Amino acid sequence: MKELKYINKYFKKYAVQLLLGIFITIVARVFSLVTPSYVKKSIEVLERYGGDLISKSEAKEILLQHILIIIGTALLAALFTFLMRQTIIKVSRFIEYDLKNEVFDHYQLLSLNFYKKNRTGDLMNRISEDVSEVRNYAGPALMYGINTITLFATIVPLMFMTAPKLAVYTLLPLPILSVLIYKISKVIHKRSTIVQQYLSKLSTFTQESFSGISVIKAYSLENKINNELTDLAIEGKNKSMDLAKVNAWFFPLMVLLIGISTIFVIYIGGQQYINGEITSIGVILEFVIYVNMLTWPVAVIGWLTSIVQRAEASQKRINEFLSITPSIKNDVLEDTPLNGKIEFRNVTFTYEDTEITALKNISFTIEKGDTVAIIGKTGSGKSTILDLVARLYDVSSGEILLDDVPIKKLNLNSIRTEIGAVPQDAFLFSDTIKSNIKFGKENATDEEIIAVAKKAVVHKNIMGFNKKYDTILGERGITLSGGQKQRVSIARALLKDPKIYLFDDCLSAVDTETEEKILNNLKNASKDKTTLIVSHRVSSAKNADKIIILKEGEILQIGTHNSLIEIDGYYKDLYHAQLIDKEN
Ligand SMILES: Nc1ncnc2c1ncn2[C@@H]1O[C@H](COP(=O)(O)OP(=O)(O)OP(=O)(O)O)[C@@H](O)[C@H]1O
Repeated sequence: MKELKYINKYFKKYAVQLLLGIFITIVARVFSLVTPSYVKKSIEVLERYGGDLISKSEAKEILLQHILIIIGTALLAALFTFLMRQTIIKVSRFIEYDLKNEVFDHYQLLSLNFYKKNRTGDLMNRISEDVSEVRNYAGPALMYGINTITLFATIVPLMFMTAPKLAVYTLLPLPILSVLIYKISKVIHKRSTIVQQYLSKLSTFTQESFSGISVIKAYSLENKINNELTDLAIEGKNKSMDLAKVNAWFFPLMVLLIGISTIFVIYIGGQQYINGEITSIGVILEFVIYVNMLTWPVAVIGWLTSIVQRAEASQKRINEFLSITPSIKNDVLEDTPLNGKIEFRNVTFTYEDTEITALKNISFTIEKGDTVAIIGKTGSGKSTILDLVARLYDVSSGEILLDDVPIKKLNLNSIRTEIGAVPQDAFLFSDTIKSNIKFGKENATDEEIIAVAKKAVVHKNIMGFNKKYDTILGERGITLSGGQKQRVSIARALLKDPKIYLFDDCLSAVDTETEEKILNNLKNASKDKTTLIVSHRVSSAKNADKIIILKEGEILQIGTHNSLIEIDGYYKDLYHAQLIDKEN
């Protein structure tokens, strides 16, 4: 229970509703206790009638009264049971909601390194499976727990007061039932976890097959994929059968134990009646009802134990995750507006997971409003520079300054709001084109959206779709071409109108003519903005104020287009190679 202490803060938050729920639970159980005693009383009425102690009409009248009381209290018990669920289960849903939000907020804070180290499936599980296991503890376990305690606290003394010896015999099989249910619950849980794992394997496999359907078809892999899926499904089916087998034991076992207890009551109670130890047959009936009322709560004890154990394990995983501190911390609370000057001082950066040193002792300065192109072979560290400017990672050594202030002394939010980044793999959400562009500025007008789409030379494409800017993208909608995606992503950054633009090879999928148009538009849009353009093409770099050539994480050359084409080296070779390509 050590780990579950974490959610006590939520219990405190919803203390009023919880206390009300507990009170209602007790009331509901007290009402349900009326039935057995009135059943006993009804039998006693019949006994008295049989013994000529009361008349037929009197017996009928009292019987009717008893029946009405039983019906009335049963209805009240039902109403309060309904209210009990309405309060306690509702609270558990609120706690689930709060905990999910807390976990999700924490996800948002964590840096990219965290996402590299953890698999998406695990991240999803923590926020869905683990949180719902904890909810089972905060809701059903709590509710049935209180229910069981209340029932025991009231029924057991009543039984001992009415017939102590019979009470002992009636209660005897119940602990056995509880232990058995506990053991079965554990096996059920173990097997259902395995079934869950197979189900998630199966859904990951099918999802990948759907996503990669074009590759599957192009390489005629349908049969292979079908066979793999069949194997997985057969394995999953076998595990499900294992689960079904133990599940099948649950209810028969309960029925068996209720039966045994009932037989005990009738046999022992009957003997006691014959010996005159109990005065009425009604007591036997009363006890049979008690047995039925106690069986489920007793079974629940075993079940509750396993719920609490599972919740504890889940909360442990959640706590471990919540205790991870974001490696990129925002230590500055006040806003720190930016102008756009960027300086790298002897920056070295090594990726934690791969231990690849992507940048080695790099220094350069970009004045506010300048455009700098970064060119180099793949893997030379170009994107890493952009990621460091946006402080997606912290440098391993050296320093980055924005407006002459060390990046760590600036408000992280201010940095990110002043940066318009267009990543290499433009990511668009399954939403309308308009919403995707609006990410850059939530309150943008349609005119503003159209203006930036025009600048990104994608307006005409969008107008070609049936629903124009309201066209849905992604799985539910149309798939944009690589170049269209890049341009929508550029429009999104332009709409943000930031101080610094980071364009990561974002024109690679457009033809050179469109590239030229976009570059011209960008030149106007980013006149007083600091712009970093990562590219493999000289055409994207030639107009920059400065060109940085990277090789294996080091600066190989730095200069303007005109100066660099004069010097033998990477840039001049690239320029000539691309010139020949163009002429051809
Ligand atoms: N997120 C990451 N985790 C670990 N290693 C990485 C990561 N991103 C890049 N690297 C490694 O760091 C090096 C530099 O990568 P980077 O993406 O900066 O190169 P690049 O010049 O932008 O390449 P490209 O032109 O192919 O985009 C590469 O060796 C790459 O494998």
